[in-house]
Amino acid sequence: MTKLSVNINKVATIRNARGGNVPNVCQVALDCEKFGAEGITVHPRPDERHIRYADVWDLKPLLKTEFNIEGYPSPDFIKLVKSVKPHQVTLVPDPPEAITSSAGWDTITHLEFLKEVVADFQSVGIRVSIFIDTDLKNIEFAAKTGTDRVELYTEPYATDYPKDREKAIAPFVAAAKLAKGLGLGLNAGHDLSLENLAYMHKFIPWIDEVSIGHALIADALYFGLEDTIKRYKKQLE
Ligand SMILES: CC(=O)[C@@H](O)[C@H](O)COP(=O)(O)O
Ligand SMILES: NCC(=O)COP(=O)(O)O
Repeated sequence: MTKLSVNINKVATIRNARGGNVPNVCQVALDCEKFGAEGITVHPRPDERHIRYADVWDLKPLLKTEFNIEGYPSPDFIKLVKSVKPHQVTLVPDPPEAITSSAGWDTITHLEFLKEVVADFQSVGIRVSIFIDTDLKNIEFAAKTGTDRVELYTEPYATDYPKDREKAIAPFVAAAKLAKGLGLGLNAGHDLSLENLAYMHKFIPWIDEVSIGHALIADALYFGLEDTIKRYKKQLE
């Protein structure tokens, strides 16, 4: 079964536009869970332009499903995550000024660093996932870090899907098979949507978890949050 983790960054973006507490990020997270989400994902960035470190603290005692925190493992991020102790941390190689995540790790160059960080989080019982693209060597080296899972960076799939979906999915199936063969759990995310999610799930049904934010929150403007979450879950049946 593939779990749906809703990324609520964009909810915080709307809230921050006015400086108050509308919409209430914690309430939205709880409603996502009530409507069927099996996890909540946040990506606190160094400039706190959407999710703030304080939100992460506020969310932790409230959530009943799986909490996934994504980010670059800077000293501040590591301290936050190790104190909050979510179920999962997803390591993303974004520089501080990144507008959004746009690449997976070069696990060959950063092998020693990743090994240390992975072990550090695991030592306090936090499952680790490494954000990665479909390069097979990078996946082999991800396994050498000791990580529990990898998260496939799905933006290239989403971009190519409307042009040629068979071609778009092929490198992801190869990467997913390799990850499985190496004993790694598998997550996927970035630009997944109602348009492209079912097709990915059909070819890679062993994905453990998808994290979806941008398209899902945009869809909620039209369908409402409850109906939208149900529609996404239907794609994963
Ligand atoms: C790692 C990843 O793919 C997500 O964190 C995504 O980048 C969302 O982050 P933003 O909401 O800041 O674009
Ligand atoms: N890990 C990917 C994620 O959390 C959400 O990405 P997106 O759906 O906002 O592109």
